[in-house]
Amino acid sequence: MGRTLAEKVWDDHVVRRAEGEPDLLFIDLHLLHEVTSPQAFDGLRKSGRQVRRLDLTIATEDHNTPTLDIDKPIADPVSRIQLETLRKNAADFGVRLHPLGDVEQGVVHVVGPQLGLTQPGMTVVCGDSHTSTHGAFGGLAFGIGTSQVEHVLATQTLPLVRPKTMAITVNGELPDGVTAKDLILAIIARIGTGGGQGYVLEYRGSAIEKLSMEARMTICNMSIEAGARAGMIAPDETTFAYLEGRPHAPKGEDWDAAVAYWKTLKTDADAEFDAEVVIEAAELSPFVTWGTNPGQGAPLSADVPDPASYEDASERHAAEKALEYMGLEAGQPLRSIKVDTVFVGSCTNGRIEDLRAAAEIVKDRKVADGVRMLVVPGSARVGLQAVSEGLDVVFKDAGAEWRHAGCSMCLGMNPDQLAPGERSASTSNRNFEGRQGKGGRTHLVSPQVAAATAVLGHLASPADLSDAETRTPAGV
Ligand SMILES: CC(C)[C@H](C(=O)O)[C@@H](O)C(=O)O
Ligand code: SF4
Repeated sequence: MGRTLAEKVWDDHVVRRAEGEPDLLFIDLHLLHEVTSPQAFDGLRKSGRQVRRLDLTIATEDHNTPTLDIDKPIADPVSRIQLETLRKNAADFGVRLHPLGDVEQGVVHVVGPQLGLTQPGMTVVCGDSHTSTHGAFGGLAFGIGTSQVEHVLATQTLPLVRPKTMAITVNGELPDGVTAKDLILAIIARIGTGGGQGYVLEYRGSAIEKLSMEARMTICNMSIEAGARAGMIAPDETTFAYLEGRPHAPKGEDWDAAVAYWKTLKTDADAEFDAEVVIEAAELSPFVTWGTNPGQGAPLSADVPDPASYEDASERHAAEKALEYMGLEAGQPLRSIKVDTVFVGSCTNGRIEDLRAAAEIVKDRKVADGVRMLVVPGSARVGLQAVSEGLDVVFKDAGAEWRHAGCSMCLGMNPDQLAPGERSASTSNRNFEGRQGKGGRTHLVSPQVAAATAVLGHLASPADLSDAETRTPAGV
């Protein structure tokens, strides 16, 4: 019988297999950041071990980094210690580190792909749940815990239980104005935040094949929000074109050999998945969340749901609690929800294509009175690229704040936070209670919806913006 893409990549990495035990897998790329690595390095120290494969290990700073005044000492003592610890660990063990201020610094899941480190067919791990992002290149990419980080540092291998496979087949073509973010939010609303539990998701079908690498990363990034172990997409010409010429991509004959191997990385026609979900792309529209988990979402054109409409008691209760925390009324149109903050950034939507999409919408327009819009490139390189295209000026002219790269307002581990009761439209991936700051309320949206929301001051899509009312002709 044929094998799925996940099974092929898995089989190619098994170092040891024994009846009744997890498989031991070789790890091709290990990414590190300041939050989940300190105890792992401490463990190495205690057992007198070194990092086994420095050439496959790379660290960056992202969660605790400020996005303003990055040349000044870090004010928050916890953040300062986290960053100093990573710097010391990297120096002591010889790990390549891209610290704050370095041109390759940024959110770990933006940095790996942009350097060409993330490649098809690889096993990629990081002490971070959104490692699933890297599966967009057709590899197996898992978030791991700190004790597993130590194991990989010491051995470059990891014992893992083989996950089940689920196909998410998206037929047709996404309608105009509907993005990868809308698609993944709709998928999570459909299968639920536990729907992917125990599975590797393989996104496939004509709608997926048409997506750019940035869009594929947005989708794989949020696999974890459906509870999945990982998400992946078979590599194709789009993948190869993205990778070619990147600093760590193979060169010359090695490139040709790599592409020949990568072309074998697709699910065989006669392979069987353990489960399959089919989505018709044409039925989708811009999607936003109203609740406090990424599965509590609905089309922007809908109303806030009535908890009483849920048959399942736990879903009903979760919806009641969510509406209370979010300060929303059942039946209220989602478009009527006013925000005070708009955040464009994160490893979900902080890549250049996302910034271009948001800039295109705010260009010659103004951020609504009383709304703060933060635009945070996912990496320093993305920031430089955006500046070279003049996007920073577009954002600043519109009244938005243009910041330095990092996780920023995706989560409250740095100065970019919501105040209690503040409400955001955010291109990030989690809307949990307090995620963006204690008492903060988060609506997950695409960059396009974020930008339109910034202009109108309430949840909105670009289709809601009339040029005559909101756009000032250039130069005026
Ligand atoms: C801090 C880190 C461990 C965490 C994760 O694992 O995802 C963070 O990146 C997040 O997005 O919540
Ligand atoms: S940008 Fe957000 S989701 Fe991504 S790694 Fe940072 S905190 Fe986690």
